[in-house]
Order: sequence, then structure tokens, then C-alpha cells
Amino acid sequence: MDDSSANLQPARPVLEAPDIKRVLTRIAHEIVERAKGAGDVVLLGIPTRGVFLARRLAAKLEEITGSAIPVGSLDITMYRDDLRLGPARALARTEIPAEGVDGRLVVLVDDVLYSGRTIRAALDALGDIGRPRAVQLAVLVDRGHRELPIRADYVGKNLPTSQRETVKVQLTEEDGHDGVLLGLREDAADSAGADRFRHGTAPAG
Ligand SMILES: O=P(O)(O)OC[C@H]1O[C@H](OP(=O)(O)OP(=O)(O)O)[C@H](O)[C@@H]1O
Ligand SMILES: O=c1cc[nH]c(=O)[nH]1
Repeated sequence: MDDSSANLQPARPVLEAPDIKRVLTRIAHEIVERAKGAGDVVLLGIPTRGVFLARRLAAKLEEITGSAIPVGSLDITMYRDDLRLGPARALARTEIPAEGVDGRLVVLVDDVLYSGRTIRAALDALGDIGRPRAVQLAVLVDRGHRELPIRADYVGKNLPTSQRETVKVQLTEEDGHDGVLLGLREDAADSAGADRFRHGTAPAG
């Protein structure tokens, strides 16, 4: 190994498939506990991976409570505060369950909470759809670095990170397998080592 790569570390798994399963079970129990049942809960996942997490949570809640839990998706694309600044973005799907959101406890579900800007956009999107009695937030990973006054009600894993790092959630439905990787942003790795940090190609460390 030459000196230029001696201090570089590969993307590192921080959650593996059984961990993800376990934390989703815990979050489902926490939702039931706080909602005193799940009678008026509606889960809305934020594309992309939040939708799959919401469906998994709904299945788990159904297992726990014996009742079907409405689950859908909420596209935030048109509500992003950087919409004007970047290239055009593809729209994702908003699918609101037939029960609607009015008067319900809406639990937004996302994979990573970082600046909080996605969730700010989700609250705006939700406000155009209806008036829940309350809104809560469940995330698989909270990596810190909030830029807005937003916090999660249910957190799978609090993961202290540097802003030079990146958190990549992988889910079977989208990526073929479950896992969460912590790596360096490609622009933070030096050119000699950049390839080693590409998610999914670096050896587990
Ligand atoms: O708190 P924030 O700073 O907004 O970051 C978190 C968001 O960033 C990622 O989404 P991304 O926009 O990369 O889209 P994706 O889920 O389709 O990958 C992630 O899935 C969260 O939704
Ligand atoms: O590291 C990050 C930051 C935002 N969103 C992610 O999915 N990962």
C-alpha cells in the first residue's frame, strides 16, 4: 500500500439486515405505545427508500395490533427548496390511502435524516393534502447536521457523522439486499483512493 492510500478507510457497514429488522420491530412497538394502539395511524413513506420502510413498518404494526394499517407514499420533489437551483428531477409517486390524512396521526417515514430539508418539504406537501391531527417522523438513521428545527420521533440508529461522510441505506426492494453503509463522499476522498469509497465496491471493514 502506498502512502497516499494508507489512511483511507473503506465504506463500513453500520447496520446489517438483522439490525434493520430489529430496529423496525422496535419502532413499530414504539409507535403503538405512543399512539396507544395504532387505530388512526397512517404511514407515509418518502421516496425512494422511505416507502419500502413504511410498508415494512405497516406489516409489523399489523402483526402487533392485528389491524391493517393504511400506508402510502409522499413525493416531495416539487416542494424541495433547491428545486430552482439544480437540474430537473424526476417526480416520484404520491399515494394517499383511501382513509386520507384528515384527523389522523400521520407518521412520515424516511431512511436518513440529515439537514431536515426533505422533511420540511414533506410537511409542506402534506399540508396541501389535508390536516392530520398530528404528524410524527420515523427514520432508520439520524446522522445529525440539522439545518432546520426538525427532529425525529422514532430513530432506528443515531449515527454521529462528519459532513465529509455519506450514509447509504440499501433495501432489498430497491438494492437487492439490506444494509447501511458509512463511507466518505466521493469529493472528500482523494483522487488516488476515491474508488475505494464507492458504496458497494469497497470491502467491509
Ligand atoms: O435531511 P436531508 O438533508 O433532506 O437528507 C435526507 C434525505 O436525503 C436522501 O434522499 P435523496 O434526496 O438522496 O433521494 P432518494 O431517497 O431518492 O435517494 C434520504 O433518502 C432522505 O430522504
Ligand atoms: O448521507 C446522506 C445524506 C443525505 N441522505 C442520505 O441518504 N445520505
